Amino acid sequence: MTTSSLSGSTLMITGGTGSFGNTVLKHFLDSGLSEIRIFSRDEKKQDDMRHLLQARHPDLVGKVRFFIGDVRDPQSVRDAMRGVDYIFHAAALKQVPSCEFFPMEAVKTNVLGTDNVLHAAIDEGVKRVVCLSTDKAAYPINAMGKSKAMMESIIYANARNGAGRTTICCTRYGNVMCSRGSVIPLFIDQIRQGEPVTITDPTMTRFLMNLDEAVDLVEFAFEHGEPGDLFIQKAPASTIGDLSEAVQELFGHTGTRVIGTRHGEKLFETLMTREEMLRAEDMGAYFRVSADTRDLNYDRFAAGNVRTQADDSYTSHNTQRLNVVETIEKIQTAEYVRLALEGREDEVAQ
Ligand SMILES: O=c1ccn([C@@H]2O[C@H](COP(=O)(O)OP(=O)(O)O[C@H]3O[C@H](CO)[C@H](O)[C@H](O)[C@H]3O)[C@@H](O)[C@H]2O)c(=O)[nH]1
Repeated sequence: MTTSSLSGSTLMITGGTGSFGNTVLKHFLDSGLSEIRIFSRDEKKQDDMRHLLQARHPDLVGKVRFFIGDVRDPQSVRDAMRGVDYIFHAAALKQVPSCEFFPMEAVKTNVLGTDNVLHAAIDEGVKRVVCLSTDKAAYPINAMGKSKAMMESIIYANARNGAGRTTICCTRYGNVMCSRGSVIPLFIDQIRQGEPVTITDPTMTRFLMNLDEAVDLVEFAFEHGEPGDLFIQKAPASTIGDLSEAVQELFGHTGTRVIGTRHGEKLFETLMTREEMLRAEDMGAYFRVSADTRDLNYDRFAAGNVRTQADDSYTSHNTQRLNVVETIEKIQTAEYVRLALEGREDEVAQ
């Protein structure tokens, strides 16, 4: 995102107090944006974020405005959106096990909440919206992934409706290392307490990205997105066995304990389906899957495109596989890990 294109504009981040919102702030606080709106439910997290900003950036604190609201509540979304130019829609329920126990909560936030945000964005004349999805939405098997898959359908439908007024596009990414509640901080805590790290399945693989890469992907989508585009970052993966070894190499060896797969977990994740691979454009570090722009009158499209899928999807099993040494390097790109090595992880704004 060029500073000039942002100059004088207002950016709103839904779910803005999370790890993603904090990283966006780091990237854009001293950009040309005139205002950054943090929209979220939890007044305590907003208060913490406000205090941190006051302490670290007293000169820029006036640029950030906080709005309490919930994407489930259309009025609160609309009220916060007046005068907004751009939106990063990050608000979501994203824990696999908890969504499995409370699937309707995932529907309310991820599905209905996204529809509320996009309808309001179109009505309010917001110029661009970039939505955040997850690899778990591709061939979903758990409630979180299914709700995000529905969210993606809602994004594409609204993108069609909003085209010409509001450009709506989507990003999909894999596990963000050290995001709230994720496995690396858990492993570090277990090691600190002298306990073995708990491993679900050592052969399970996950894509690994850091928070800065997640924000870079959203920026790329912001710059290049056409209505209904899906952007995916190419990412390496490691096995959970190698990841646990890498964390122990850095923080100490306390052994491992296999606990078995949790509710709704997959052996590997898919970032791009076979069907999407067929439509994907390779853009270097990213793939773009363009929207299917046909309408429902299929008889008008007699060109006869019968091939529906590529030979394989893009998964955490067939992407670049990191070994233990490479995984050590990769996880040290996460600020949380670097600070934790000095015992200062409490300083990470999460
Ligand atoms: O005690 C544990 C906990 C997890 N894992 C494994 O570690 C990997 C990562 O687990 P996380 O809980 O960090 O991440 P998930 O893949 O379950 O995904 C969850 O955390 C992600 C963090 O990026 C996203 O938020 C995502 O939406 C959310 O469901 C998985 O293979 C999991 O099986 C273990 O081996 N031991």
